[in-house]
Amino acid sequence: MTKNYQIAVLSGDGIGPEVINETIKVLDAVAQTYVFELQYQQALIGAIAIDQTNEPLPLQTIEACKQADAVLFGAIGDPKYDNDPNAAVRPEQGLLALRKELGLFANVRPVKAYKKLLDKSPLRTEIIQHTDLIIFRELISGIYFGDKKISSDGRVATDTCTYTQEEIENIAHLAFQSAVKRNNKLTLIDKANVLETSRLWRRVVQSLATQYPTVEVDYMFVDNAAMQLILNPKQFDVILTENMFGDIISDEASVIGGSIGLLPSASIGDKTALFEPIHGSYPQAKNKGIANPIASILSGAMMLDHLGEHDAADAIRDAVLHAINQGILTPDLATDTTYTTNAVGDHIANHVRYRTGHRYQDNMTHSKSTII
Ligand SMILES: NC(=O)C1=CN([C@@H]2O[C@H](COP(=O)(O)OP(=O)(O)OC[C@H]3O[C@@H](n4cnc5c(N)ncnc54)[C@H](O)[C@@H]3O)[C@@H](O)[C@H]2O)C=CC1
Ligand SMILES: CC(C)CC(=O)C(=O)O
Ligand SMILES: [Mg+2]
Repeated sequence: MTKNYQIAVLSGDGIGPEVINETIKVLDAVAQTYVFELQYQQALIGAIAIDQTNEPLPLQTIEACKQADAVLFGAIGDPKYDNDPNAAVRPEQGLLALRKELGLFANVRPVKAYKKLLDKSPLRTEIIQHTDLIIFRELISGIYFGDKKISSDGRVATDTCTYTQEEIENIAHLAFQSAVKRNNKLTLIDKANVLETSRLWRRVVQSLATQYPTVEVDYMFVDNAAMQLILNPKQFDVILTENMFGDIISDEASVIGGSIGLLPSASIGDKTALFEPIHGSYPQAKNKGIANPIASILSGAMMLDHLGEHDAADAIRDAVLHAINQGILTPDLATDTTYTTNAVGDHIANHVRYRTGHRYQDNMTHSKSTII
């Protein structure tokens, strides 16, 4: 019997719908080729959800996610909220609440330098080439989720950072397991010289390390790590860190690959998982056809891995590599000719079909693709 997966699709705001369209195009191509079915249920989140329902995360969206085998997420955020610090309801609240509601405690962000794109990074080739690291970012605790306060006169604001031993253990185990499968090296990034929460992270990680004797563990303060990441990224294999540090250093790490538009992620919980590019809604690019869809498409590949469709996931990664090697790239990475979001998605979907000889007619010339 053909396997059938239910996917909740939360396209969100800005470039979210555009990159998700390309991802679905590519997922449909691999599903056809590797003979499984994907059924999508669209649901609202973010600014568009506020516009339509007054809530950034409607109940129906939570239900759709809970009933699905996996969640595909685009991006949320809109300048009308970014530029209004007094807005009581914000699109980002929808994403944070969804992560919490689904218990997505670990956000996994792989970072690599593609050979063909080495000259797209402002960092020197000899620094970045062969970089291949993975960031495990805690996703449902820390300062993003702690108590927030503003004094009645509006002059004093407080955000609280709290971590429990259990929260740290949950993600640390995943990071250690990943290190064992990779190169047995794990770096905990924290600010243990200042923060009590960071000292708890160190104690917990030191204690868990005895269960993973092959893994070499080192500890780095986040300010130094921010520098080391671009001075010598090859020293890292698995990075484990808390929520806000992980958010910041992963955007920084995207500079190694040449564009944040390349970096996918998986947000893992005990019951479900959500797959999203690490970038935001890039509102300046909305509907211009310039957003790079690869981060979202590679998030789709991570979703297929999660569903056990490893060959299909590999086929997507192969096709992405082909697009990169052929220079079928959006303006953030293109050299001479730039391609639209849609054209990059077409190329990747067509390559999947071409590789398996499945009803592919276009012989990879992209004559029908829009070139901008
Ligand atoms: N997971 C999410 O949905 C996230 C949402 N946001 C929200 O997104 C909105 C914009 O935030 P920003 O700080 O500007 O971050 P952003 O990630 O949306 O954009 C920052 C810069 O990254 C580049 N970029 C991002 N995505 C790209 C893509 N697919 N292709 C090519 N270049 C790309 C662009 O140069 C852009 O100016 C805000 O409302 C913010 O709250 C920000 C980060 C994550
Ligand atoms: C927009 C925030 C809720 C989060 C963020 O920047 C991220 O998860 O990368
Ligand atoms: Mg971020």
